[in-house]
Amino acid sequence: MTPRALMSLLFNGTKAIDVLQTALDLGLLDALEPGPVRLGDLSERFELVPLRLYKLLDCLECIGLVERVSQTPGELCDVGYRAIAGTRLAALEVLGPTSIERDRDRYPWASLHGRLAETLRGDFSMPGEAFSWPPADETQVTAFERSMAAGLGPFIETFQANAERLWRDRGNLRLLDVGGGDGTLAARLLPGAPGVMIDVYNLPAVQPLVNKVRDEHDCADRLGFVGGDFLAEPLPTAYDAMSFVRVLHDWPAPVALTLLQKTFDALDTGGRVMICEEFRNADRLAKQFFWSYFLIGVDSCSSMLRDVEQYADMLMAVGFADIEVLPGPVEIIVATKPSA
Ligand SMILES: C[S@@+](CC[C@H](N)C(=O)[O-])C[C@H]1O[C@@H](n2cnc3c(N)ncnc32)[C@H](O)[C@@H]1O
Repeated sequence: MTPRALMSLLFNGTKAIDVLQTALDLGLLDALEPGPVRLGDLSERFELVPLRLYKLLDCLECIGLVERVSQTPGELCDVGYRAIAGTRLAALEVLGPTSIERDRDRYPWASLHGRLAETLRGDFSMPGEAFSWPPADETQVTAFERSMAAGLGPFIETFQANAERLWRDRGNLRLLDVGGGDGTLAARLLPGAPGVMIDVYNLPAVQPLVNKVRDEHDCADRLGFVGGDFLAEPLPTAYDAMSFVRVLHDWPAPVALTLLQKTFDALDTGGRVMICEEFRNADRLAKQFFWSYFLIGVDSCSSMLRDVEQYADMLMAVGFADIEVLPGPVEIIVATKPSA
């Protein structure tokens, strides 16, 4: 797509979403994705006016989500269409009830809107009462952690898919989930990880939220909380593994490196570190667009997607070995503290 075409679509983004939402709600995407399907059949099946449906399909085609597969000159109803594979599922994710895009849209991004130039110059920042990093008060803590928990789906899926590899032969494993949010990830993993105990390490203000999650799940005896500030103190010892899920990317490289060094220092030989976040690629950068924009006004949060190699370099620099990348919707990097 040329820059000109892309900008035209961006300018009409709100209308494009309306088109997509309509196609999803009407069930058109269900019919189009297996495709090909004739416009005449589509309009009959969904009781839609052919010429109007034709225009809607043009909109979907120029966004790049639908392609024409056949056309008889002059016969509108014979035009065949097919949706690009994955369109329906993506539309459900972005527009459906669990959309992280809708969730992020609730953040006060409008505070920056139209003020980017002065924000970039350092003359304006996100007002602290609208959003601070880390969250500044009970209201912000609760809203932020709830929003994080809402986007945990792919992370839970990845840990569950690798459960055998992560927890096998590790009866009584003690995991510290560093920056572990409100404990939702831990609570969701514990049923599939018998014998594993997970402590969430987080700022003390988050403890009531972790207590609530623990009460709501059947894991009270295996889910704990350790309050602390990883910037200000060493990480606690006596754990077999430590995980960082969507934590390291919040911090500049020197801080991320220090956190990995603290992890290395706190683990015994054979202890493992797990890093799970959206490692940088074009798709994930696109999904991260909201935060890249919103956090322009928040200097205390780096929001830096890094690739696997960057973390591998950091892990090796602090002394970890046996670096593995476990697959999933998001990957997990696992590394081990070797014997001296
Ligand atoms: C982006 S959230 C990720 C939460 C969770 N791991 C998840 O993926 O849903 C980052 C977490 O780091 C925690 N955090 C931020 N600064 C911290 C600090 N100095 N010490 C401990 N935890 C901190 C936040 O409270 C938050 O829970």
